[in-house]
Amino acid sequence: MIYTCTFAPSIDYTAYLTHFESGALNRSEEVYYYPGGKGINVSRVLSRLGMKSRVLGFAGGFTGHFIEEFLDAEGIETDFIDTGAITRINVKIKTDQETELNGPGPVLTDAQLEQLTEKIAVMQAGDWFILAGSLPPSVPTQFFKDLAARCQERAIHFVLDTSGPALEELLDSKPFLIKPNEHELGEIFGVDINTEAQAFHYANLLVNRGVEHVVVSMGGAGAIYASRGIRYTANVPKGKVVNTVGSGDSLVSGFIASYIQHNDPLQAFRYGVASGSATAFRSDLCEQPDVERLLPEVAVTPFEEKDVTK
Ligand SMILES: Nc1ncnc2c1ncn2[C@@H]1O[C@H](COP(=O)(O)OP(=O)(O)OP(=O)(O)O)[C@@H](O)[C@H]1O
Ligand SMILES: O=P(O)(O)OC[C@@]1(O)O[C@H](CO)[C@@H](O)[C@@H]1O
Repeated sequence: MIYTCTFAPSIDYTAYLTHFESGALNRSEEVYYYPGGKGINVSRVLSRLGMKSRVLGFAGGFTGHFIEEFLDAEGIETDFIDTGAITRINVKIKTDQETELNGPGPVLTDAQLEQLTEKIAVMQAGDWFILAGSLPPSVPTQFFKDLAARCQERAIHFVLDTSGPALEELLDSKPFLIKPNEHELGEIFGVDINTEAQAFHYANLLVNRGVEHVVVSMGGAGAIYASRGIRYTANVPKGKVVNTVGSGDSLVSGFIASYIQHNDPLQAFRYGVASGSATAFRSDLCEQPDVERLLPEVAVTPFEEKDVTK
């Protein structure tokens, strides 16, 4: 079974307008309400790619109900822990630029955290646990380390797509896959990453530390894949970018869906990139036919040492 876990879900209130002026009254032309939060996006895309998953996490209030009902209508199983508080609404403003205002995640009690631990206790060897999105600062890092350690002990594939201090601390739990963008990768090491060569350098440090598969997404500039002794780059397809929210999550879903079917990390990398772009080119998350259509445009190429000046 695939479990995604979102500590801080959201409703993504996505507003399209031609021009946005800070400090003025703006009127949007089109608005959408999507359930959001990275793990939830991963589950929604997995479902569109024909893979069943169960959504774990913390939600509450009328916004929590909206998220649960939306996912239910899409046939996605949810098992949220009730926070008793209104789940955040994240505002995404789309003009020729993308501006985001994300709310704070929930404040969780020890009893609520314990409920999550119990859900993880029933997972089996070979299951997938995808921890994605921001992790509330009020939750001690040791809690996440314990979750990761349980996955490691029980041969559960642990996929990590988060940022901030917890990401750095969880790397030693030898995740199966991590997918930072170049800024998140740079944050781990306190550096700026601007080139593929730099991205490979730091991705390799993570591989040497025990991460099995590292994918670094670099938006429209492509993506890189590193594993033990293996370094590949991928281009991204060309197209009109409509909404990149969830494109990184779609990459994760595409990778996992393909990996489960073919057990081939390079094929999974390519499918993941096509999935990310298929989401970037539409308002909501990608559908499988979009991914299949873009797939021939994605080429994965070995990265050669001579390319270090790239
Ligand atoms: N301009 C673009 N053109 C084509 N594909 C894109 C573009 N921007 C993003 N993508 C696709 O989405 C993937 C993930 O993008 P990005 O590096 O922005 O991830 P991210 O920062 O984790 O995204 P998010 O947090 O918004 O989900 C890219 O690897 C690519 O496949
Ligand atoms: O505040 P976080 O947890 O870092 O990110 C949350 C979020 O921006 O990420 C998703 C896109 O990846 C959105 O659905 C959601 O609003």
